Amino acid sequence: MPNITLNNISKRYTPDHPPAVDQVSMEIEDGAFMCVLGPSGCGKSTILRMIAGLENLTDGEIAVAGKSLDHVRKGIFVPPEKRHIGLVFQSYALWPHMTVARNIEFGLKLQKMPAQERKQRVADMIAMLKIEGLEDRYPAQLSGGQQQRVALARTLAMNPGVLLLDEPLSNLDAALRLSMRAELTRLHKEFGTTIVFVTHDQWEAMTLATKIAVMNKGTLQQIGTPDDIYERPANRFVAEFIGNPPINMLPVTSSVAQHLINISGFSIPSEASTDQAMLGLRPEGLQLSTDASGKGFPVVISDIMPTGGAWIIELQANAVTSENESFSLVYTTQTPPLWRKGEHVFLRAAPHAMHLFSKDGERQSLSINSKTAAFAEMKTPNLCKSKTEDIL
Ligand SMILES: Nc1ncnc2c1ncn2[C@@H]1O[C@H](COP(=O)(O)OP(=O)(O)OP(=O)(O)O)[C@@H](O)[C@H]1O
Repeated sequence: MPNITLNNISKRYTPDHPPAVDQVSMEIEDGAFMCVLGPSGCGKSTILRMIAGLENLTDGEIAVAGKSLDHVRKGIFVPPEKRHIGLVFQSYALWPHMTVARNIEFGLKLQKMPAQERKQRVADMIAMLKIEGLEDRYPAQLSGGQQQRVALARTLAMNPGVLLLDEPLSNLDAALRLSMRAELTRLHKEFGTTIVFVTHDQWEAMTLATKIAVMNKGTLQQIGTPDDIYERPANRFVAEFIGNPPINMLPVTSSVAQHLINISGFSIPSEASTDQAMLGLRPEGLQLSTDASGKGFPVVISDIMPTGGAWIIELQANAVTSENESFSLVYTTQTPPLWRKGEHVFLRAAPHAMHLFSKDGERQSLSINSKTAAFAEMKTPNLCKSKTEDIL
């Protein structure tokens, strides 16, 4: 299946409301596992429905291999049944009066596939999705996870070149979600199907996707690999939406931010305005030490929260700064902490964990400060050193 191109697509449901999708462009490459990620109401499902042909575009074009399926200005619209695209919704929409086997077979019958071939295809799907023994049950006699598998089997039986999944795991418990995630990855690898997956769950997106498209209020914020999105967020929204616990944000003019930038070998570029600029610090990229000679910023441990194999540690900067500043930061570690609540420690940040954002939320580069860079090189672990360039 060739690439799918979204060319400036927009959708406005009602004239007196802002568009649900506003001039979104992206290229979904053949064999990609694309996750469309964003908060509730940002336009994710609308994008999926437009690709499937279930929703008309207000403007723009959707093309496959350069051939328009939808082109508002040229008046082109290919109906859903002619797009060869499989769609699985959050609600599985199985036919309640048909058994599992009949549900899977239904679309093949419509395609007029010969009976023998149909039987074989149904058996293959049942084996692949591990639902053997359930063939003669009705949907009401299945668990949520089993219904989910049947819905996937029914869609995959049609051998779609593109599979659109709208929060298909949202009704499953944690264990089932995990096994379905593994199954989706396996299906993607085995079939090479192009998958477009809508979710508001960042962890799901980070673990499944080859590419993530982050949306907010109908607009595309960033598109890239999970690493791109996490390590080089294009703007403040993306930086704050991705990451758990969320990234710390400090005014760049605060003494903590200034100190961390400086000792990490960076400086604010001379052309950048510091007015309302913010420094983002990933919690897992902070470093704590009791060694005052390490030139870290003094903070107090205000809370330690174990989360099973990892610890969330809250740090308070105000107790130790003479200025009238009050900042709390979150630090995470997978090593059992050596400190106690109330203890004074020194804070540093790995260069790759620092992200600068302008007043309007756009990513900005930090400059390397030649005077302090040597110090940072010396003190920064190898992992961080290799990332130093990424921040620029
Ligand atoms: N049929 C409709 N008529 C009018 N407005 C709609 C319609 N469908 C969706 N919307 C609005 O369009 C916006 C985007 O909706 P959409 O369902 O695409 O968001 P979403 O990101 O998938 O949300 P969620 O994660 O909650 O499912 C929302 O503000 C929603 O209220």
